[in-house]
Amino acid sequence: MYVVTAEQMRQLDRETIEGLGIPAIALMENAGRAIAEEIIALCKRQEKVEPAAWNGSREGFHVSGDAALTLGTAAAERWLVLVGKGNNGGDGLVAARHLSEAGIAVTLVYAVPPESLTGEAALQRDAAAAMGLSAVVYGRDRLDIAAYSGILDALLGTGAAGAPRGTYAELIAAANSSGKPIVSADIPSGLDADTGQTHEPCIHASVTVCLAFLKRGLLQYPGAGAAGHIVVRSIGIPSALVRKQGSAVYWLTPAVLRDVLNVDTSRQRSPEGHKGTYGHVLLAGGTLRMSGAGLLASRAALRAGCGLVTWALPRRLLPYAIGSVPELMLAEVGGEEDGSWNKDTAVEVLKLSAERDVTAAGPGLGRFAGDTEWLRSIWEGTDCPLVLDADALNILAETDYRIWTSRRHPVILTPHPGEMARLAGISTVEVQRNRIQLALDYAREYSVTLVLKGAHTVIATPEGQAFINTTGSPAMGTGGAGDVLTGMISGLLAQGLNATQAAAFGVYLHGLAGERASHQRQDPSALMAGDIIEAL
Ligand SMILES: NC(=O)C1=CN([C@@H]2O[C@H](COP(=O)(O)OP(=O)(O)OC[C@H]3O[C@@H](n4cnc5c(N)ncnc54)[C@H](OP(=O)(O)O)[C@@H]3O)[C@@H](O)[C@H]2O)[C@@H](O)CC1
Ligand SMILES: [K+]
Repeated sequence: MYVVTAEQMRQLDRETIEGLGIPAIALMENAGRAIAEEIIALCKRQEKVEPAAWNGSREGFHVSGDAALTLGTAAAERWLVLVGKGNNGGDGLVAARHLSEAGIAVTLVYAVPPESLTGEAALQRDAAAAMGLSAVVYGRDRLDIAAYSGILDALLGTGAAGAPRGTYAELIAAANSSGKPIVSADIPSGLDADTGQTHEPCIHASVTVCLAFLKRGLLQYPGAGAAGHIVVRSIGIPSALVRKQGSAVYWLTPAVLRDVLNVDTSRQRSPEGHKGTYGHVLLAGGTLRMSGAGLLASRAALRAGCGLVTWALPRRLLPYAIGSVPELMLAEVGGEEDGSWNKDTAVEVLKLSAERDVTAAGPGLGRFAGDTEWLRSIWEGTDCPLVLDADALNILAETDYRIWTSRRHPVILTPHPGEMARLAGISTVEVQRNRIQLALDYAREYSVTLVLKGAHTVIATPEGQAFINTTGSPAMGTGGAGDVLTGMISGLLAQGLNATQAAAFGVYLHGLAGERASHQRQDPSALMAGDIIEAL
């Protein structure tokens, strides 16, 4: 599913209206109807009423109607529709007409004097008035929010700029504190549609009826938390226009994995396959103090389905690792007496990598004298895809690796927000301010596939595509979960998936496994990284 910015949405509106000749008012009609249908669906979910015996289905002559715009319990519903000055308000006015038609008592609350509405919104204002819908102007007329059963927020949409001002801010605060279910038109008012930042105040919706295409701000936190349940409804803007626009940001779903990324999600293996068919991962990581990171990444690579995994580790660590995972191959590469790595180990790693399909480095690696040189020789000397995580990223962050010799095979970086901050030379707060754009910019500038971890991980490619993953659980915020992801992505690469496929599918499966593992625990916070591997 496509994810767009507010500016892209404006262009798509324009191309539909001016290019295809579909009147703006038609789009607004579709939008308002979709919103009304979702409000009625919400009312039906809340009030499960059995149909009267005489009203049930019967044999014989049958006529059906607009079930989505019909509500048996309409008489019990009273909805407030908060109307802003722009087209978002216009959408709300259309929805109000449909709700009223369904028998729901509706009151319009204009945030600004209705005379200030223009264009299509003004037409809708007049239609609502002609239908006799009751209306008040906020700040001028009396309003008792407690008397209503729900609120439609049609104050601000993709045309909003900055924090809600004046009466908009007052209405948002009053709606939030009312405790009533709030349905937002397009985006919660007060949300930055592109970055996902929530202004003060911002609507906290139960349902957001997103119009036409997902907006970036709805997938990025904290906006994703303010939107409630998101329903995307088409309003007559063809998706071919998005493709033409070259928008390449997707919400990562099984359909996107299959149809956009060509991933075989069935994971069928050939009856003639053998361990050699599924590739060989080399993992360089782990020290005496952080052996677990290497173990977790190696085991996860095996569980992701690759044929073989060799764990390259310092000599001092070897006796402790033997037998810990019998399926693993171990290769000691020298190192220091205290069990840490040194720069001379690069020679052994390169030798080993020549016989493997993927090299992964970083989990539990630690820092050591000459580590930049060490990583540079691995970057320049390995002739296979490279996955870098943890301390390998911290090493990269301290150097301009764009001057290193360019590689024939892709590099995947898997930073968490703290590591990303170091890589990009900004603060973690700035990283989280607009994760999608930052990931897109970084991946393009540094020619890497970037996996920016955290709630709703972003996968960005050097070619300018991005995929936003929404599988996963807060329980996965636990030591080692990142090492498991590194192993999974490496294991998928070894099986022949390309960098984007492996990163996206790896992140998606990692989240699913985390969800499954946390459900298996009585208390989700008991989840440990190893449980994610076992849930694969
Ligand atoms: N045909 C179409 O185009 C379609 C549009 N669609 C719908 O329209 C929405 C976009 O509509 P839009 O562009 O009219 O902007 P919108 O979000 O309603 O608000 C802008 C108004 O608010 C004001 N304002 C701005 N910031 C403010 C602030 N911080 N605090 C207070 N006020 C602020 C500003 O007024 P100003 O301050 O400039 O006088 C401006 O007039 C979109 O989300 C979707 O719902 C869809 O149905 C598809 C078809
Ligand atoms: K809104």
